[in-house]
Amino acid sequence: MILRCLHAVRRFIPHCPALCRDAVSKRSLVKIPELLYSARASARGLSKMSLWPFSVSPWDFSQPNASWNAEMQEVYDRYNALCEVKAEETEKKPPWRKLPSYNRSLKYVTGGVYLSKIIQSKARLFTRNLKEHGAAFEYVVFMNKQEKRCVCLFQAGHLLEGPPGYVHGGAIATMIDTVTGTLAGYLVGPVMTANLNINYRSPVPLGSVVVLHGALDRIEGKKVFVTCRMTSTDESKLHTEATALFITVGPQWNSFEVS
Ligand SMILES: CCCCCCCC(=O)SCCNC(=O)CCNC(=O)[C@H](O)C(C)(C)COP(=O)(O)OP(=O)(O)OC[C@H]1O[C@@H](n2cnc3c(N)ncnc32)[C@H](O)[C@@H]1OP(=O)(O)O
Repeated sequence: MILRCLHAVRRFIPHCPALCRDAVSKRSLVKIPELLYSARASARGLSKMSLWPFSVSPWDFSQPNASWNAEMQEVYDRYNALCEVKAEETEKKPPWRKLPSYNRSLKYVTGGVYLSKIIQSKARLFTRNLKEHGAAFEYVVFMNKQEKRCVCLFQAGHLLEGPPGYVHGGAIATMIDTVTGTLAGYLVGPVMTANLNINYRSPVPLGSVVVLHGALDRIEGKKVFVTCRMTSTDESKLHTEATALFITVGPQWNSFEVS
């Protein structure tokens, strides 16, 4: 009976086939409660978030949602306007581009196409795996390829608390790694972080909105050097300064050109 249930789950929830296959083939009763829990959790999560993966497009976490405060929405609107091309300038490409952001579907991110389909379908980005909007990392990245820089608007949720009332330093490091890594990856293809150097200048209040400014410093062979500043939205307050080194990975690294 339980095995029949698992077969049904396997047919209807694409998250589960690998797990169910294991349990069915190995007749592993130890795994069954875990599997049922995971299937229930998947179903709950799906109903709360979207119809993805049943819908054609995956869920884009960089879209505004109800948890965004007025400041986040205001700065977002400002940068989003820079991404739009006016009717009389259709020949020109706008310098700014808003990047989509998914918790899966690596094939949609820069460099993802080089990874195998199995890796693409299983990989999950931890900053995008909380179902409650606004609880942790709310962010959106705008890229300016011409100027080799990007900005990220970041609203820190209550789960990122470190010192009482302020954001945890590790959560700040996560965002710096994400922003600098996104820029490096966008410019040259797949990269890994080799070094991250952070100076914390002033604490970030929980729930506040900050802007991360990432910029390419230089490229030396496989090495991509990126700088990052985290400031208040009006840039009057400096929260963090950082430098990051990324190493281009994969056989295609030397065929990339930064235009
Ligand atoms: C969408 C969101 C994007 C988020 C992006 C997040 C990216 C990440 O967090 S990645 C996860 C964290 N990083 C890791 O786990 C990386 C672990 N380290 C590694 O895998 C390897 O050490 C790796 C790939 C960085 C470098 O390995 P490898 O390709 O063999 O490099 P290697 O040939 O030794 O060195 C290349 C050059 O880099 C330099 N280098 C390597 N590591 C470092 C380092 N830590 N500091 C300074 N220089 C370094 C070397 O000295 C060498 O320089 P040169 O060419 O001048 O001699």
